[in-house]
Amino acid sequence: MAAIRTFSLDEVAKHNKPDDCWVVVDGKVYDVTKFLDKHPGGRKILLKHVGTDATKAWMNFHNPIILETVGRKLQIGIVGDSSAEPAAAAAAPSDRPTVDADLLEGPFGDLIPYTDPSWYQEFRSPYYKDSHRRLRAYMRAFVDKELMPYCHEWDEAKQIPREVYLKAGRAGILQAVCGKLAPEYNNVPMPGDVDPAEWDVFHEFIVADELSRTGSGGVVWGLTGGLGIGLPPVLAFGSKYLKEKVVRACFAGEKNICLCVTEPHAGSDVANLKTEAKLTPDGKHFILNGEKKWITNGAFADYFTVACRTGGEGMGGISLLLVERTMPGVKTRRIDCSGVWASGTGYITFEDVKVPVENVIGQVNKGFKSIMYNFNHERLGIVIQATRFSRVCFEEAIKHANRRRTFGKKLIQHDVIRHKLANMAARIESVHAWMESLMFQAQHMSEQEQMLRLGGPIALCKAASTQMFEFCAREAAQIFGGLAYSRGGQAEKVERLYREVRAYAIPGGSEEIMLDLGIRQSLKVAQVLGAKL
Ligand code: HEM
Repeated sequence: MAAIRTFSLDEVAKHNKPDDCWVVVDGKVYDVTKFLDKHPGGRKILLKHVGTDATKAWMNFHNPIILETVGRKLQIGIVGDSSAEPAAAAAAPSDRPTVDADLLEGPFGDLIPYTDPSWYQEFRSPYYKDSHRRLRAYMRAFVDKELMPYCHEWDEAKQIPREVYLKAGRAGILQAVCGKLAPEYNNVPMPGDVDPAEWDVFHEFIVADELSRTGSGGVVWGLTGGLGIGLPPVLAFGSKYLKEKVVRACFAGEKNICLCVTEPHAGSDVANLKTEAKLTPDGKHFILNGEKKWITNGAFADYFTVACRTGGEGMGGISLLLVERTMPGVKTRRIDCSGVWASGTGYITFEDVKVPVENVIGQVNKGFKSIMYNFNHERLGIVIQATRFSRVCFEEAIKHANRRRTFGKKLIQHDVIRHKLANMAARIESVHAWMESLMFQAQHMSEQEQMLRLGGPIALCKAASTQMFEFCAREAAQIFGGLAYSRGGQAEKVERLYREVRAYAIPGGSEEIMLDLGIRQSLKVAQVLGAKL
């Protein structure tokens, strides 16, 4: 890589004409000569600032991410002493970020209150140790470099480039989102080089939480959505043959898997699903017929973990089959949704698909239990994402409120705006603390105890988190005003998240079902444990 050139502000000042113009933003020098006519804000406003350090004016109109995307192509150097030695060439890029020792101690992040979990700002916490701090720094470096600058582009394109899956695979991230580890199938060390023996619920939390800083459900689900729910049944109940077939390739980002439960006529009512698989007379295949709808990653997945009816009515007649895209009779199409565009939400039809009996995941007619097995993990994942997305709304809004001036003062100086921020922060911190407590329970309870005792509270927490997300997206959009009504630009994340709220409040158990289950299940368990009603 070429050495970075340094220029003094005096040198920059000489480049101030339309046919030769440079500008400084945030210590970097940009040659905007060829960009003048392409500047979305207009040619004249940019010309007024050429030859100067325009950082202050720039901050009023742009989302900082622009410097990473558009700006990267225009940058010619940095501001400094041009008589000094050229700065050293940057090290060769790697998919596995290195973590500096100084990031393992002390505060971490931007230090703006409530924009990160409180342990980032040195609030005491019983949950985190050195390996969590290392992972946090590792994930942040990966997300800031490889994902954050491109979310808008990928969302608009409605897909994430394959190379990004491979990068996430090489960084070890894809093997870290399935609830349980399967180190025998890992291609690379865990992210942050955390020892698999040390890996706990809070490590997985950090991976999901930091990924969610992208403020893009489309990117988070595009990369990990299908994997985090489609692969766990294979890992927990699949034969060695099935695991060998799919796990390594999914961890590497070479292949994608998705979970196919929901149908056009059956969402949360899983026990009544209609897709059916009939055994052939020779007992070697199932013939699969049916339709699945709103399947995350379904539009592009290679493997489909399909819930289907192999027996009688109700939950006792359901099995899970691993279906492959290459099998004749599998068709997918993308569904146009209001949000999570990059995640490939799909409509899938199975027409007389011949599936070998070796592809049954677990036991025939015992599939319902396998589906339920991962529900707590899936719902906690939604809580983690909805909570971080709420923080992103808060973060974007508080930063904007400190920049934008109206009626002669900054937005943050209006108490109506501070009230909005206060209500957002109070909800975020409450749900976050509850979520951490539930994760701690998950860590210390046996699987059986988790199934029994955590189903109710996790369901309630899911509903609380998506209601909070809806509130925060709305309030942040109001603080941004018109900027949150157009796509891209300064309110890019807020506008996108506002459209993604329903993608969190409905799947994985709708808000209504969660609230009902939260009380019913907790009461049932409490009665068994001796509650005096
Ligand atoms: C490296 C130099 C610059 C680059 C790469 C750049 C890039 C951009 C981009 C990509 C947008 C569209 C953002 C959006 O969709 O909201 C934009 C808008 C704009 N830019 Fe720049 N810009 C630069 C310098 C400047 C400077 C020095 C000014 C002077 C104040 C300026 C003023 C504006 C304005 C007023 C808008 C319209 C904002 C809006 O739609 O609300 N830009 N710029």
